[in-house]
Amino acid sequence: MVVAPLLRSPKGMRSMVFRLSSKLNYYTFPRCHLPRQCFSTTPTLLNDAAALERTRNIGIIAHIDAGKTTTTERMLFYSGFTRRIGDVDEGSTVTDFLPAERARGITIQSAAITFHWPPGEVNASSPDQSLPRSASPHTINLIDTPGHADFTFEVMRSLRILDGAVCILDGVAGVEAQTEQVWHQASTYRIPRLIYVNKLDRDGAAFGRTVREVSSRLGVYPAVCQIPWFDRGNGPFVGVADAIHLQGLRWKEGEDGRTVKMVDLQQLDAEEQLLAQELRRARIALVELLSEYDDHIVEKFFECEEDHLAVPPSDIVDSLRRCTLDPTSRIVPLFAGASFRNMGVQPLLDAIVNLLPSPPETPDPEVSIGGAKGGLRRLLSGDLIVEQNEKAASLSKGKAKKRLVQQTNPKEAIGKLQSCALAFKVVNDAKRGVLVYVRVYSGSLDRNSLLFNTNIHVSERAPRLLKMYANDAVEVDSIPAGHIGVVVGLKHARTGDTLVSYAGNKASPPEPLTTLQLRPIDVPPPVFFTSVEPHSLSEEKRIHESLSLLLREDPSLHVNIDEESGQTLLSGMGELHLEIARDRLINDLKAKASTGQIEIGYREAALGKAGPVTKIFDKEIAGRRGKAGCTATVEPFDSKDAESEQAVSDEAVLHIGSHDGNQIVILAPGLQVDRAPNSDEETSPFLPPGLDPAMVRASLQNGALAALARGPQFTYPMHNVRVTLTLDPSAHVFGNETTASALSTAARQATAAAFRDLISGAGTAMMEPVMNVIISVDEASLGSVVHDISSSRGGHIVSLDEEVPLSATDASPTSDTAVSEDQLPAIDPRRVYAPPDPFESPSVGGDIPVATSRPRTITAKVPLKEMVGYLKHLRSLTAGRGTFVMSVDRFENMTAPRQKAVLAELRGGF
Ligand SMILES: Nc1nc2c(ncn2[C@@H]2O[C@H](COP(=O)(O)OP(=O)(O)OP(=O)(O)O)[C@@H](O)[C@H]2O)c(=O)[nH]1
Repeated sequence: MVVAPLLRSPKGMRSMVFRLSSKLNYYTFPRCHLPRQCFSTTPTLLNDAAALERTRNIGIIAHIDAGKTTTTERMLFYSGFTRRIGDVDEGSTVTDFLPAERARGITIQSAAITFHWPPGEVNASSPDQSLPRSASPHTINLIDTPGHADFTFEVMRSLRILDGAVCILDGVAGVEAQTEQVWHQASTYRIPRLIYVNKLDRDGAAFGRTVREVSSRLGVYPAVCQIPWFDRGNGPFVGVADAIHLQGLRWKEGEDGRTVKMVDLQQLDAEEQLLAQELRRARIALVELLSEYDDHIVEKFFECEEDHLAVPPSDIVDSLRRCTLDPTSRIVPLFAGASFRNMGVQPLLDAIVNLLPSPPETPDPEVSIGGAKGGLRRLLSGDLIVEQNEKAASLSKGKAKKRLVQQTNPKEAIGKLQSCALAFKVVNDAKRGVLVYVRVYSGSLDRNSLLFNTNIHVSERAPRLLKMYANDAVEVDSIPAGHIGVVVGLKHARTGDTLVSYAGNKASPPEPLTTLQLRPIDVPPPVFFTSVEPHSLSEEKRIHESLSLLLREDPSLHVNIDEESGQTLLSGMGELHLEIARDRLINDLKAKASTGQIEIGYREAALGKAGPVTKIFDKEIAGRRGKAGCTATVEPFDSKDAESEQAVSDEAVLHIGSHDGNQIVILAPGLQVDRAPNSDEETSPFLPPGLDPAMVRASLQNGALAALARGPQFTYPMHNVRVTLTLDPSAHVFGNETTASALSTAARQATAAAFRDLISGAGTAMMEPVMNVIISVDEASLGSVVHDISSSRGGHIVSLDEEVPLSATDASPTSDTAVSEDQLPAIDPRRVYAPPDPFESPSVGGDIPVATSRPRTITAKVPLKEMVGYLKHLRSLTAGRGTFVMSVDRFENMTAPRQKAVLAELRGGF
């Protein structure tokens, strides 16, 4: 760890490590600024297992403003990647490269950057076991995740491709609500983490208090590897004392941080006696903590005659690594620094290399395929598909699965898989066009290979591959498993799509590969919307192109065109989310359009059943006669209610699908769908040439979706509704006149008519988004905040100081294998080692006093409308200290008086 800067330096320097005992040493971190090309990776090199072992795919997670960007900029500087340190406040950082980000000083978009630590060429030779990992260059792929609550989905999207993460805490604010939320999301994906307590140079920084908060609020044991060094006990922050190597690291104020003064324990005894004493306590606590989980360190401890200080640093590093990688250990290594002052970043980089896992050391990535779920490695080894066969054969229901077993040999198909990658980010780059960031999970994604997108069932070639260095790039021939890279030239791939390449030259891979999906995540429903008006009719096309690009980049945005008003509506997850999208559209993509006010996206619910209503559409469209019919029934539907889910009989079902909380069921009795052997093609003797069952399915579904977008009474989209469409070939199909668009229009008209029938029948109600809100406050403000939520905002307090529930986006397939944190016993912060903060009395282990102003967590359900502008109010109730995060819990029917009040307010303007 901290010793590593010396160990990885030229041989002559190496011996210095062992001569540190008696005098001061200065060490200058590598100055070399390698030309970009030297990072260029060749496929042969990266395919090597040793080179993969020297790769870290990591992310930085934290609360907004904790210092992610500042820390990243220092990492890039010390690794030789940049020549000067970027400054968030000046808007000159490398990672925040969207104009909107630079202007706001916040990170909106995850940018993936590759650099090497320590600097130098990564080679594939076997590692020297006697040296720490940080002695040789490693490839670090760093994903910068956004910190704002509006970007939770973006955080989730980034998290699922990480092998490890650094959680940055603000040493003044401690553990904040957003940190808790992201922390628990990272636990869902079982991501090993390090904690870095930043901003220790600021007035009011409280390292000890933050360490205790880590245990009480994040539910883990902090392994304190460094303690802050305040000059003469309570002077300015000047460096850190390293409990692993028993030495002090001191940085000089005002320098760029490359030169570090290393002070051994004896010297510290002479110069900073209190710090030296505390460092000994920290070392004892560290060895004790590791001993509780790791037998190897217990053995070493006995070998060292039970002297905590005599245990060799390399054994401590190995033990920390084992504990960090073992999700059951609950131990998280913790480091200290002040990135802005250029203090603490290089040891953190060493820790990333030494303690976080390489791609092969991570848990098996979750996949779903043909109705089965499990690990990708298990799938490739044949285990998973065997299970699927047995499961599918025993199922009496589910036509797709039956077909799969009858017509394909899954094992043979899996053998044809050449590579499998997840498109985790789509970015429109002004110079290079649309860049699709991918994480490759198996095989090797090669240039020019045909990629099948299993989400949208489209094949595209990958003409160019890149390794990205923020907004700089190097061309490569392939991206091997475990690596992150960019595919340029894809026209359809969206963020979150799974891409597979396969042997053979067919347009699509053999089944069930067409259904293989990596770590799918649920997109939460949008709760705010705004209208987008083109400045002129001629602009309309370009604006829709720009909008579809925005949607490829960010699938948590939605675009709807209101059929009746012709208005384009853009919806998203939060006010800031939409503001940024608006900025992107108008300022970055130069769309000539204006946007309306940002409004809450209410929904409309059916209070009973309506229909069946049959509509026959018969009209000339674009010079061609179109005639088709369809029958629609609408009724309430609850996706969370299993009974409601299963109420559809299997007979004559052509399609069942869920769409934003609604269900569309398509019945086609008597259509007689035939499927050719070894082919996906379906036919029916009752359909005219040019129309097949797949087109019927898509047209009817599109018609229903268009009708669902506008409720009959309040014009908001319908929610929690089941639309059942019935196509009777003898009554609704009229030979060649029945086209796809005629079917779609018939379906839309029949569904909309059934909705209108609701008004005179069972009725409809407005629904509003209710948020799951987690508020962090101190003890003194608890009462007033709780009172405000429950009496003034119509909220419902769910709990105080409970584990933070996971957000809606966490309903990913990994959750069944995730570490269940709720079931783990709470950690008593008094049993956790934390050094005293300046002006606090010295303390260790059991003597640590609990912080006087205990942080409290309020969990509540509150209508979104009452949360608009809440931050300002919370700040005034809590003397500026309160923070909160929220995610959509559900849409709820409004009571008649509330509906009346909201409508009156809407008419008067929002
Ligand atoms: N005093 C002090 N200020 C710091 C330190 N690190 C970051 N800051 C300041 O804190 C503010 C936020 O830093 P950023 O690096 O933008 O934080 P971030 O976590 O990337 O924020 P988002 O991108 O908005 O999520 C900036 O004004 C930084 O200059 C530090 O170590 N000490």
